[in-house]
Amino acid sequence: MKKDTKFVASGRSKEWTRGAVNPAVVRASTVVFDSVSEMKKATQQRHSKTLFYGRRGTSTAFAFQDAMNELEGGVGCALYPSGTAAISGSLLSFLQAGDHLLVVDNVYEPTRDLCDTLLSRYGIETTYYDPLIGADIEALIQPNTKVIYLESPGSLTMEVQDVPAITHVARAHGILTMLDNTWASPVNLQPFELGVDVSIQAATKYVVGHSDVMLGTATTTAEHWDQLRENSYLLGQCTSPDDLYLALRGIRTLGVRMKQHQKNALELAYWLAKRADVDHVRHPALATCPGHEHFIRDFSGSNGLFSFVLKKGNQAGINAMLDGMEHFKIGFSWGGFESLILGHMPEHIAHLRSVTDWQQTGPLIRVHIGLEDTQDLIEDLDRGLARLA
Ligand SMILES: Cc1ncc(COP(=O)(O)O)c(CNNC(=O)CNC(=O)c2ccccc2[N+](=O)[O-])c1O
Repeated sequence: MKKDTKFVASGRSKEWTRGAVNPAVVRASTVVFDSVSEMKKATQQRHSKTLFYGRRGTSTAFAFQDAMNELEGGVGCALYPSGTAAISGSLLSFLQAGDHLLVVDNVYEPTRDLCDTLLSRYGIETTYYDPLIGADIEALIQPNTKVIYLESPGSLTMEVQDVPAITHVARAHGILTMLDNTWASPVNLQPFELGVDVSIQAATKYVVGHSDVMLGTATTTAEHWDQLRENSYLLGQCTSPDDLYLALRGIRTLGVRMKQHQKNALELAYWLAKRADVDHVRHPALATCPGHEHFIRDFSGSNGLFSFVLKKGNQAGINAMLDGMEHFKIGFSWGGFESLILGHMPEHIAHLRSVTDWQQTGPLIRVHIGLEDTQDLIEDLDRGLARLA
């Protein structure tokens, strides 16, 4: 089945839809049984898409899990109330006190905070590595290294990692790899084909696609599914069937939305690349983005999120630029239908890294290009950049 057909067909087993096109929204805490033997049977089968108790999920969850497995090529998909919960739940499922964790240095800030506080408090040591380290990561491996964590591209500075080079080294050392695959979404990169063991999605972004649900997923292979599922279950985090229904609805248009985000973003990226006030554009599809060669090799497309670095500017200029935007809204997160913008001075970016220097001197602007008309967006950004100057 081709990718675009999967967006339409995945997760629609009649077992979940009962003949409708979409699955039922089944809300439950208690599930009642007609007999002790029926309860025992459900208890024995509680790990595999059986109605047992709210915390294990209902058929709405089973439909969404099927869809994510089909789209990412996984065997099992654990669900969490946010992308950050998917990250913490995945790491906590495979790490214990005394273990060592390797994390990419351009990682999403709350992930860094998780490693430096909660995981550290539980006796898990984190070493950060250069996003472009590739196979040289082998030099950082310790006898107690258990997990290598990747995020590619980094969601702020956009470096694209050499994922297969790292997973090859990890596998040779019996180390598990986890990839935050939110930027590619299930559309533009197949994590397990690159040797990844656990693929994490902040479904909050493109999967849901409408900025109205917080949701995370971690998809994995047969080898690791029992451990991920049962350890995540122990954390007791649940996802609402209503949110999962909206996420399934998001999947139906994920392919067409991503094509439009890609088209719009590339138009803006090329327009910015020609401007005299822009030092360079960090869009993975442009040669000016670090790791561009890995994007060309491993990804089948791009999305609406990229950054660009200005030649000069100060915080007051950034504030003036952002405060006056008409279509680009100031906001955390990304992946919805709307355009967003964030601005960071170089010292803030440098503060977010610990083993690689951020050598840019101008501000970094991160944009999420939505589904608006690109002429409106260009005119908006043009006026904004004039305010910053
Ligand atoms: C790659 C990646 N992976 C996971 C998550 C977290 O998903 P969640 O928002 O569903 O928890 C995200 C969320 N992204 N959010 C943003 O990019 C905007 N927010 C921030 O950058 C940010 C920065 C510092 C501190 C806090 C935040 N924040 O999102 O709250 C992500 O980009």
